[in-house]
Amino acid sequence: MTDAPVIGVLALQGDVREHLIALAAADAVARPVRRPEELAELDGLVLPGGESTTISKLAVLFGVMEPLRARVAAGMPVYGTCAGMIMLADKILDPRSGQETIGGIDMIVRRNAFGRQNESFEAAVDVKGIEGDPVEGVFIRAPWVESVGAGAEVLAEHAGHVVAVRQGNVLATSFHPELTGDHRVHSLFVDMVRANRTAESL
Ligand SMILES: NC(=O)CC[C@H](N)C(=O)O
Repeated sequence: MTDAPVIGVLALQGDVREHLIALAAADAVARPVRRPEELAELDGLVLPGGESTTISKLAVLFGVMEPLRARVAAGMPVYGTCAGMIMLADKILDPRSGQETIGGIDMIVRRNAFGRQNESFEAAVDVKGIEGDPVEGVFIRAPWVESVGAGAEVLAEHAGHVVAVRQGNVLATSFHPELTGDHRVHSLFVDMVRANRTAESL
């Protein structure tokens, strides 16, 4: 497809490859990015799961933290899974020392809220905007959203906790759709990117 949107996956640490595959399956041109100048060419960006403290430190080290904040503030669509969700929270309840976020969603997240690695689990999650069967949510040392501000829309909950949120062009899930082979959440994001590109060209 010639008009496919170009979507980067921040490739500092985490499950970059799985997102590249899921985005390609959702008809985007997907590429790993880690340098500030690479951000300029993107229609959208995914922040993978991994370790948010490591991603935060590497983003500062690679000089992309400020450029990322600027692009998100300027309206570039971004989707974060798990550690990526933490990176998109305006506030972390329990940050490690020196841990920073890009921000973009008026919410407070709690890291590792669903437990440790060996307490990882899968659960069916109903996500607003996704038709058909519930999404298979893979939760790995997942955060939950402790509270959301007025501007943020809750898209899904699990066990009484918010696990998917959207605010404008910023989307975040506690779980990992990139690990399931079900590309509907990535398709939802690609649609957000397409809509934003159309709006910008008007
Ligand atoms: N699977 C994940 O992305 C885990 C997130 C991790 N607990 C963090 O704080 O970044």
